[in-house]
Amino acid sequence: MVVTGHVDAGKSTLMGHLLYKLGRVNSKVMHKYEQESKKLGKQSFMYAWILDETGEERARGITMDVGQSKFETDSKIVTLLDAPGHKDFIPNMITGAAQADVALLVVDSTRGEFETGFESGGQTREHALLVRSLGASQLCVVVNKLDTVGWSEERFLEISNKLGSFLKQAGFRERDVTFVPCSGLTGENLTEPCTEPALTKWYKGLTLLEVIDKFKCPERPISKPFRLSVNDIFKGTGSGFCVSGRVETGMVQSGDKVLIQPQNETALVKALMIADVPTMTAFAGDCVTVTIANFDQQNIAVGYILCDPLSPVPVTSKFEARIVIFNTKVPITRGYPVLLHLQSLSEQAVITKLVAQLNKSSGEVVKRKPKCLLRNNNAVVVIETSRPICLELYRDIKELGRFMLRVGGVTIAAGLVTQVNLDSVLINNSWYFNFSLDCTFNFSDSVIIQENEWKSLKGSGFGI
Ligand SMILES: Nc1nc2c(ncn2[C@@H]2O[C@H](COP(=O)(O)OP(=O)(O)OP(=O)(O)O)[C@@H](O)[C@H]2O)c(=O)[nH]1
Repeated sequence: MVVTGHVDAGKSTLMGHLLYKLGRVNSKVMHKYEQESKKLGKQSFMYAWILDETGEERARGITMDVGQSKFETDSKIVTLLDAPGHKDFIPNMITGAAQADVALLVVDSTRGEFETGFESGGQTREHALLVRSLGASQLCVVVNKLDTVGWSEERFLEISNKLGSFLKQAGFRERDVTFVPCSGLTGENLTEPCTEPALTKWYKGLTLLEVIDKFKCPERPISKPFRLSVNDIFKGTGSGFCVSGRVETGMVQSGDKVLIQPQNETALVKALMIADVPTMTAFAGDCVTVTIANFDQQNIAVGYILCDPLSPVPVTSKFEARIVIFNTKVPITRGYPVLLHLQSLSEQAVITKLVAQLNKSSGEVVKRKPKCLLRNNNAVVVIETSRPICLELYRDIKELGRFMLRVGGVTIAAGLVTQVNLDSVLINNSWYFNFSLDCTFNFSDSVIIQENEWKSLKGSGFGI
């Protein structure tokens, strides 16, 4: 579960307080945070310190990297990712959100503050769009800091209505969105039913913990081929080299051989850890640290994919996609440069072809080869990246088939990969080509592909 929202919406305080109430922080540590934050004149941040662990985060009073923690509800073990709200740290927020199944969107109900976050370039909209585009379909909106408006029902409804219609447009189904009134600071309605008379007067609904408990667990694509997107790489204790990330599909075992794509490098899995506990296997949905060996360390980076060597992830630098444009100041034309985010990868890319504009609801083609695309348009486009990247058709593996396009720090569109074999693509150890022939050959003919030529002439022709 990722916790998102505009800067200072109270995300860290809310989750820190929830963890404290659930007994995940012992009272000695809490007392220490209280004393130390008081000394710095930042006592209001004492709960936030549970998740904001670095000195700089505490001194500045903001989250910079994704804080991670764990807690249990009646029916679930929840891995919590506290994402930064400040717009400078959106790439970190994306890494957090890419790993999440569900999300909390925290909004500050203080008069003027909700409006700043929601309108005029605030991060509330941006975060909701990112979370949805990255795959989380269930959302809990925490209408936070309700203590600052005297627990007003009117304010709660005003915020719920404004956000509700926006979230519908952003692609959330009404039944998958829940609004909960809370105060992270006072702890009202976090884990126990509210006691504040001004709130109990009109609210008899679920606590935040109950809403979290009611989230439906998504189906895990365990039977699909193994894919893990690398979110972090680091030297482990001893001689181990570790990568961490989420198993998107399939499973991995200690002792497995894996392929690092797009570098085509093999490596051996020496050990696996989930939440600091050693394990022999990790399945789709697990956030795991993998110790790998027998490979060239230059061939791994954040954004790469570890996959099953017998069923490798497609690698390409050109693909076709269906995109939804949220907002763009200038019309999108051919040659439009963007930053592509796919899981933890970000890569320079260019929209090289506008194939068709689509009807928003039916998906039918409205116009072929449009000259430009505008805000709210749906379209099919061809995108080329500056280097080869790993991706999948959305219909095969959703997790690696959806992406976002950003320009100048703003998300302008989200997309689904519809075709990858524009020139060639490797799927399940077979190459698929798309090219014209100047000779004929038949099904089941044997052909020889001259590999050297292939490498040097990629995309422009090669010898058969
Ligand atoms: N009155 C009131 N203040 C709150 C509440 N929750 C948080 N605050 C205050 O709001 C400020 C920001 O809180 P944080 O928890 O750091 O906010 P954040 O959303 O995690 O901030 P970033 O991670 O930097 O985006 C602090 O001064 C908190 O004490 C609340 O429920 N009521």
